[in-house]
Amino acid sequence: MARLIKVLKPLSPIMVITIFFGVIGYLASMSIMTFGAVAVSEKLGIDMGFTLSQAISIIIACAVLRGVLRYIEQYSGHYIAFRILAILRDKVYKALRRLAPAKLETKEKGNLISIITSDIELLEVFYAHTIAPIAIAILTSTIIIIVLFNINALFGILSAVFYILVGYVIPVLSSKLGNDAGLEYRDEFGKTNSFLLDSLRGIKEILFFGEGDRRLEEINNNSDRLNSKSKVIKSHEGLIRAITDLTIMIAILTFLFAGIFLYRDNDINLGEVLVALVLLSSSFGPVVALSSLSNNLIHTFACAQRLFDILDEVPAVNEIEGDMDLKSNNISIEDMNFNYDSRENELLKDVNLQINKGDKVAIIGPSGCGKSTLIKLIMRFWDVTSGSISIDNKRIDTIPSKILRKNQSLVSQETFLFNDTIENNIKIGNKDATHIEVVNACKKASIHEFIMALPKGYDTNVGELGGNLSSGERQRLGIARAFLHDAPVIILDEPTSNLDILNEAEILRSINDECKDKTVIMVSHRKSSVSICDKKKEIVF
Ligand SMILES: Nc1ncnc2c1ncn2[C@@H]1O[C@H](COP(=O)(O)OP(=O)(O)OP(=O)(O)O)[C@@H](O)[C@H]1O
Repeated sequence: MARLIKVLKPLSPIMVITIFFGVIGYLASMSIMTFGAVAVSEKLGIDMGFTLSQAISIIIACAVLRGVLRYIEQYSGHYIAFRILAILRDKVYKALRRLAPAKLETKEKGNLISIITSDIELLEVFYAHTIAPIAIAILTSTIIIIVLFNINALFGILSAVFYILVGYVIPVLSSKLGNDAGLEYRDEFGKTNSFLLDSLRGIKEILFFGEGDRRLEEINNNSDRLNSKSKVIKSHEGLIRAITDLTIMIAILTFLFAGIFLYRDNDINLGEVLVALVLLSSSFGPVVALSSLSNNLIHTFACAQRLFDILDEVPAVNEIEGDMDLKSNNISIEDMNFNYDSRENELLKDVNLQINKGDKVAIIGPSGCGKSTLIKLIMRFWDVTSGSISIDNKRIDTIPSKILRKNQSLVSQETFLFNDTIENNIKIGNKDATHIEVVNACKKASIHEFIMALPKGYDTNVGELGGNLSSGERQRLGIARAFLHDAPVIILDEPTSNLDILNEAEILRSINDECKDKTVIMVSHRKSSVSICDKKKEIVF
């Protein structure tokens, strides 16, 4: 909670406005009922210090004011809430950028999506419906306690006890009892999202291997689990609401009996009993807002916890800012060792490799020996455990990240295409490229003719093609992207493994023709692919 409040600091002046208008709004609302009691007492001939018409005028003024004040309170409260959601979203996206790519590789994407969308959205409850209501409840209740104390000390003390019960004891107990259920619900929600996303991605495999029924059953099981968690939360909410209402009823009855005793002993007059009773009954609004708030808070804190987990996660590598001039692109790997935290045995041991400008190096070895890992280390997705990787005699963990990315192009096993035009997808390699440069890159990657045969050419949206691009076409678009990036080092991670011999030959020819003076590092199982390389590095266990 303290951490959530910290985010609020820049907007605290607006929060003061919300609280101020909230307090006088509630006081106006209570005054309507209380001056009603004053008017009735006047009518009964009890002198309450106001004439009947004065009391009625105050009631009308308070009724109008109540609307205006409530509007200002809600407007400013929600302004704060949505500004803060924007700030938090910005923080999460920055955290994701910091964590990418290494730490995001292993995260469930569905879970990430539910944190970015629904979890953050739920924090609105905290900023618009928690902080201000707590302050408003404390201030309003204190004012009412003082007013009641002035009528009679017993009324003041009794009201303080009941406000604390309804506004503090019940919400705190409620949130203690229901905390786990909220967290479990959010976790289950994230898992269900991930499972659905997984099923959609693997729909072909599911159909092909007749997995549909099992998947459906699992989705139903997930929904049942989600429903049962939700049931626990809802019945908890119901119970808390019932306990709150019961406590208010007991408070009113206690006041009634206290009023009767005080009246009998001639300590106060009937009008004062009536006013105190009406004032108390109409004053629980702000504290009740706190008790119902605790139910939502269970969800809210669970969401905040998941959000802070992402913000606090330490990236695998630290981003390096600044500029640097790399004169040569010679890559030296010296006595390098590396392992992932989750693995026991060292993955890459004593690796030594010198790659000079213009070299074409094939990295080969059995599956799982760490070939892709080695190129991820060269791109500094991870930092080495010991030893070093240097470019131009500078350790890569000292080279600014922007310069390193500029220096290297990657073509992976499967090119990811965004739901955008073909031109924009290729321009990811260089967003400032002209159309002519895009066309030239596509010509070099032997994909220009294919694009021109599409009805909208380079303006065709990849989404419009559905899944109609073949693996070879996708890979060639990926290679065009890499050519446009025009980095001196091209890294290819099994670029042809999904392709037939003709497509493979086409792509190898493009790489061979266009990368004459570039450094090429290629991971491949295929002898035909690595044949374009003049140097081989075999990785063994
Ligand atoms: N992020 C990660 N965290 C933990 N272990 C990982 C991670 N990425 C890969 N591994 C493990 O490291 C080992 C090497 O993986 P890598 O992808 O580098 O192998 P590879 O030689 O490229 O394999 P292949 O030829 O099958 O693509 C594997 O056992 C893999 O499961």
